Amino acid sequence: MAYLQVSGTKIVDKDGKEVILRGAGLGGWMNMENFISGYPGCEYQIRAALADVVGQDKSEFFFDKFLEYFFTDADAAFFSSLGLNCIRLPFNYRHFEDDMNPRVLKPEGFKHLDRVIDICAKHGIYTILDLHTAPGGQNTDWHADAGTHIAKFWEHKDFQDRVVWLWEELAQHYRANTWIAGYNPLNEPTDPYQTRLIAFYDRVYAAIRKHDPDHALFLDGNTFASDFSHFGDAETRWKNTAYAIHDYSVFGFPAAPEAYVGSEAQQRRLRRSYEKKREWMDQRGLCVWNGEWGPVYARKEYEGVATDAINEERYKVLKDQLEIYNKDRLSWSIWLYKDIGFQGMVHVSRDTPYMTLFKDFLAKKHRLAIDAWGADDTAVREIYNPLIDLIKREIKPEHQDLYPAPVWKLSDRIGRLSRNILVSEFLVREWAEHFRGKSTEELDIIAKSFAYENCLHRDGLNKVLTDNASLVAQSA
Ligand SMILES: O[C@@H]1[C@@H](O)[C@H](O[C@@H]2CO[C@@H](O[C@@H]3CO[C@@H](O)[C@H](O)[C@H]3O)[C@H](O)[C@H]2O)OC[C@H]1O
Repeated sequence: MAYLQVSGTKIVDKDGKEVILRGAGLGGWMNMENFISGYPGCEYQIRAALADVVGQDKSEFFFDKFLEYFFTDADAAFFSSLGLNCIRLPFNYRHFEDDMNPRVLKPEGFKHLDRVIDICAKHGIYTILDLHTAPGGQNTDWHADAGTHIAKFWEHKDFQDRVVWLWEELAQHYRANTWIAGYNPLNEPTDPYQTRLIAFYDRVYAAIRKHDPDHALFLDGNTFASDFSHFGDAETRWKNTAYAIHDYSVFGFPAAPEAYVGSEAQQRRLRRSYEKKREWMDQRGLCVWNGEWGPVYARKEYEGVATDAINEERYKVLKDQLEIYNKDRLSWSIWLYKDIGFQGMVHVSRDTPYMTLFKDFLAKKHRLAIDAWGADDTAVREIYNPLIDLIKREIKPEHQDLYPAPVWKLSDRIGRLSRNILVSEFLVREWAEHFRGKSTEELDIIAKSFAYENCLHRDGLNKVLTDNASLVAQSA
């Protein structure tokens, strides 16, 4: 088999035949996330807390089992049965390098990544390797696993050197693997000055190409993969490269300005927001990949009788987005394959040991809206509103919109910082205490909750994806 290549606006195989990559991201796995994997705060915090409570060995055992069960042959078989052909694999740099031992490769980091790439290949599924976290944090959000909203990655050359080093190691390891569709060197950068991102991409491009001239690169735009306005003529230096947008629509979230009915005006808004993100590529005839998109869903335990109606509305957003993408023959990767019930194509059943153990805790997390992304903050809004009002009153309007505005509005910033970082931090230990006294066997059983056989399918979502896959196959 030969490598996939980027050719103009398309991804093609060795015969130059177009390959449209359609699939999902394996978020919450080698980069665990609060709302996906079901804990508060950041991965590095819960790993440290669990080691404090059950000891280093048992903690490592639990996380290793979690990684093993989270994706197995059964997941790949199900995924390919839907007609999908690509999985984006987000991973945390900490699997490969220790902050206290920088630039020393941890070979054990490859254990699960290699395993899943091979399982996917066996089922005819391409993979895209996505570095979802970088030392210091490449963006302002929780999924960069930095524990802060200041993206220090852009301010410390040494953090950037380490990522360049890591990609050299990864490129050497994976250079011969043709089932890897390509490398996505940095998820959702937020560089407030814009220019440091381009300089970094120049460096990482050269470093990867030194060892691997063949794999395609998928480069995210700035500001959560939404903004290429400062890329200038950089594409002239980067061969075999596609450009990644993340096309989340506000209509897919509880914060939607109105119910989505698919009106002409709403469809225009969907299209406009998508087209704006890909403008730079379209002006230059470059290949676009939508590396993340997709609504979140209501849950019976929280949204009660309104659940089904809300979700039907979200499936409509999904369908309308796909219709836009299909006209452009766009390659995409929906967020998310598996989680505990908010967004995933499959989700851990509520009667599994993990969900039972954390039932009350998860309800409390939801009440406090500490997973700020996509959260309904109605129950706690009155707590934070006075702070928002204070800033609006005391700070000059021209100083209120701090980067990453306009993606983050003032109220988003306060919500995210106060709930996602501050309040969450207080809950980390409480999460870990649930494991106190558990034996190795019990930890294994809890981790196994994430195995495919213990998951339910989100049928509405999967049906839209399958219908779309056959529709596109017919039009190919
Ligand atoms: O790990 C993922 C992460 O990559 C992803 O990041 C968020 C993407 O969306 C950003 O906000 C959206 C910007 O566009 C508006 O139209 C949407 O309404 C916003 O949601 C957000 O700031 C990023 O953190 O999100 C999910 C994570 O699991």
